[in-house]
Amino acid sequence: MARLLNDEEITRQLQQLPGWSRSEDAIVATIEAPDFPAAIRIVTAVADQAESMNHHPDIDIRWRTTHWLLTTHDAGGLTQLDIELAHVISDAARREGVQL
Ligand SMILES: C[C@H](O)[C@H](O)[C@H]1CNC2=NC(N)=NC(=O)C2=N1
Repeated sequence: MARLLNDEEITRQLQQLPGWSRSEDAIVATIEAPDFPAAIRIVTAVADQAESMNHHPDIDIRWRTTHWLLTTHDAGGLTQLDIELAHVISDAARREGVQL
């Protein structure tokens, strides 16, 4: 199982993740896509990579706005998998022209 990150590691790595912030034992971001199909393309792109990673985001989809929450449920907090998945999500958004 992935080990929990400490506060310093989380803070340092969030500096490379614009648009992401810490929320207790998770990191969160909101993505405003140009339209609903673009929002779903982002979700779909992430879904494929999350499945490959076997690490999955919590997603709230509301029209073109998606809210993302990442935490490692098995570990009870933040691990490097969450940081890696955040980069995957940010990259998928960027491919749709959305800069977090
Ligand atoms: C059995 C399966 O490997 C586990 O439940 C995986 C699936 N995806 C997961 N996703 C996330 N975010 N946290 C987990 O602990 C987790 N565990």
